[in-house]
Amino acid sequence: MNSSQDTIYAQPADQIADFQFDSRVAGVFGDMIRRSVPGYAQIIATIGDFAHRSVKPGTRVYDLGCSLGAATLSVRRQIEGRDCEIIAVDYSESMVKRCQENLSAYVSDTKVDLIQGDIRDIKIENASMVILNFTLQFLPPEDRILLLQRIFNGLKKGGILVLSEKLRFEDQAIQELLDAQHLDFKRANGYSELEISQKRSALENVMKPDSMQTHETRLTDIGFSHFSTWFQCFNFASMVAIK
Ligand SMILES: Nc1ncnc2c1ncn2[C@@H]1O[C@H](C[S@+](CC[C@H]([NH3+])C(=O)[O-])CC(=O)[O-])[C@@H](O)[C@H]1O
Ligand SMILES: O=C(O)C(=O)Cc1ccccc1
Repeated sequence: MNSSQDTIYAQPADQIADFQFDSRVAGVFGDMIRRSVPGYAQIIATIGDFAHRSVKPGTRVYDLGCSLGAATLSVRRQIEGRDCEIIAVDYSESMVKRCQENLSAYVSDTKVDLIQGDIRDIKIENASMVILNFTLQFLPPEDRILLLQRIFNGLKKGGILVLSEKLRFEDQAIQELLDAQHLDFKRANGYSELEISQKRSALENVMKPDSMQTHETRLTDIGFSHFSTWFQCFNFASMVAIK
């Protein structure tokens, strides 16, 4: 997936507007997420591997908050010939447009239903896999449990949820240490102090990470009895839950 270099926060701005998945972000998103999220490429590849193992013939896969379609493409490559359907959803018009172009660049016998809409309005049924790859953190915190409950209800027995998120830590010393490591990762990927601090302000009101304790309690409360973190680097983690 080609993508221009992210320079969105490179120039000083008088006022930093709340972060939005608009056309500017969509145009550089591949570069932005690779340079901002440690382990992103491995997580995308492993989502494909999970799909290969867990997606059953004749079922559906949901990619909720699909952005440019990276997870959908990774899954689609791994489930050819299974008569499955992938439902990929994003509410950003610009993301969906670019996602459609990315999906059309490869041939596949697996149908992808790409929907521009709110993931809170999507009916989930006959699912053997649901992917929330860094999307739940953008929902208002009070809406998260309801979405997860609807995902649980729509999953077939043995179906899996892959939930990747930035984490918040209840322990202040750990929060500061892992946050500092993440900032070093961004610096090493070429982001300036200005870019880092302006993006941080833009995200403040928009992205509210939960702690691992909150994730675990919520998954248990909605009925998942099998789940684990399968990946973590600093303050970014990916969990897998099995119904
Ligand atoms: N309520 C909502 N309804 C629909 N879409 C939404 C909603 N809230 C946010 N989004 C969409 O969720 C995506 C989150 S990015 C996911 C990366 C992708 N999963 C990836 O594997 O590359 C994560 C990040 O930027 O850190 C954006 O495209 C939003 O438009
Ligand atoms: O950039 C950050 O600091 C993040 O937390 C990750 C991120 C990546 C892409 C869009 C929004 C947030």
